[in-house]
Parts: sequence; structure tokens; C-alpha cells
Amino acid sequence: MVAFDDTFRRQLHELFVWRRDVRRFRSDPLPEGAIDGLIETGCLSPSVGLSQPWRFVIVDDAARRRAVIDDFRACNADALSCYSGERAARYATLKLSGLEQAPGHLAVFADKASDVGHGLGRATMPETTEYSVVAAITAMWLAARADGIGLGWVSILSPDRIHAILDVPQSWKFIAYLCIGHPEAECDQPELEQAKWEHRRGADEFTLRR
Ligand SMILES: Cc1cc2c(cc1C)N(C[C@H](O)[C@H](O)[C@H](O)COP(=O)(O)O)c1[nH]c(=O)[nH]c(=O)c1N2
Repeated sequence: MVAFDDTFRRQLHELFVWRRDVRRFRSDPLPEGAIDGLIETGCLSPSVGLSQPWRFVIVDDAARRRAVIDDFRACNADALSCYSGERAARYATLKLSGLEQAPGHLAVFADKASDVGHGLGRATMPETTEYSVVAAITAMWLAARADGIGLGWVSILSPDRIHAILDVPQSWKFIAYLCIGHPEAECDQPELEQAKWEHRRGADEFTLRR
């Protein structure tokens, strides 16, 4: 039995506050085994029916990385064209990936065809497979920060293209592309808040009582 004391609880709260989506990375390499360690932590996460549907692809190949960066550029240009006026000008200033600088690239998929877990919990809500993978990514995001490592989630990508670039099984659904490295700076405020794109709202705005 492990007990957690007040000091740990305070530090855990600080971890939640100081976890950031990181897009600005130092160029120095990750410690040996850092990504494997994060994956092992992710595998401790809850999953529907204990199905562990997460699938990870560590992307080291330079040509594949370049293809992902090209896809990001194309998708980001398309995204920019959906805005106009002042909002477009602001979007154009945002840094929305650290793909070029991050020493670690990790793609994450959900295996929709796996029968691990024997379908428990998925009959009426098949999307719980994807939810389970997101739960793992959240744990990895926090674990990375605790290790002094930054993690940035990139979704400005086309899933079909990522599938082709990484040559993964058809049943794997693309969930996230993660940039991993040492952050240039630490901050307790989201970068989108610093850039005045959006601000974090309090829990009372999202809570109903019935
Ligand atoms: C599903 C999903 C997808 C994305 C993100 C997050 C999540 C959960 N975020 C990060 C997002 O912008 C960030 O979490 C919020 O701005 C809040 O900042 P902190 O994570 O608290 O630093 C993100 N950030 C970014 O720069 N490019 C991106 O493509 C994405 N995509």
C-alpha cells in the first residue's frame, strides 16, 4: 500500500498547473530511453475493457519526418485560409508545432480492430477505444513534465497522409502526433493564452448541477 502525503499532493497540483503544450524545444537530445519510459507510463493508463488499444510509432527516419513537416505546413496553410481579418493575422503569428526542432517524434494510434478486452464497454460506445488512447497521452504529457521534458500535441495534419507516411495497419486510427524534447522555457500559462488567442476559464463555467 502506497500513501501520498500533503507534500506530494501539492507537488502533483503544481504538475497539473505547470504541464504545458510545448512547441519551442532546445535542440539537445533526449536522455537515453526517455520516449520508451513515457510509453511505459502510458501503458499504465485506464483503457476500456483493459483493451490497451494504444499503438506507438517512434519516428526517427529523416525522410518520414520531413514528409510529416510538409503535411503540417500544407494543413496549417489551409487552416489559416479559414480565418479572415484580425483573427487571420493573429493565427499567422502562432507557433503551432515544434516539429522542426523537437528531437523526438512519436505518432500515436488507436487499434480499432483489436479484440483485446473482448469488447467489454465498447458495444454501445465504440469511441471508447479512442478515449482510452487519449487517456494514455494525458498521462504521458504529465509524466514528461515531471521528467523535465516537454511534449507538444500536433493535430494540424491529415490522418490519411500520416497513415501513408508511417505505413501502419489500416485498422489503426490516427490520434496524435507528439513532439518531444527539452522545452526552451517553463511557464504556468498556456502559450495560446500568452498569445491572446484564447484564455483558460474556470471550472464553474463547465459544471451543471441537476
Ligand atoms: C486534441 C488536442 C490537439 C491539439 C492540442 C491539444 C489537444 C488536447 N494542442 C495543444 C493545445 O493548444 C493546448 O493544450 C492548449 O492551448 C492549452 O495549453 P496547455 O496544454 O495548458 O499548455 C495543439 N497545440 C498546437 O500548437 N498545435 C496543435 O495542432 C494542437 N493540437
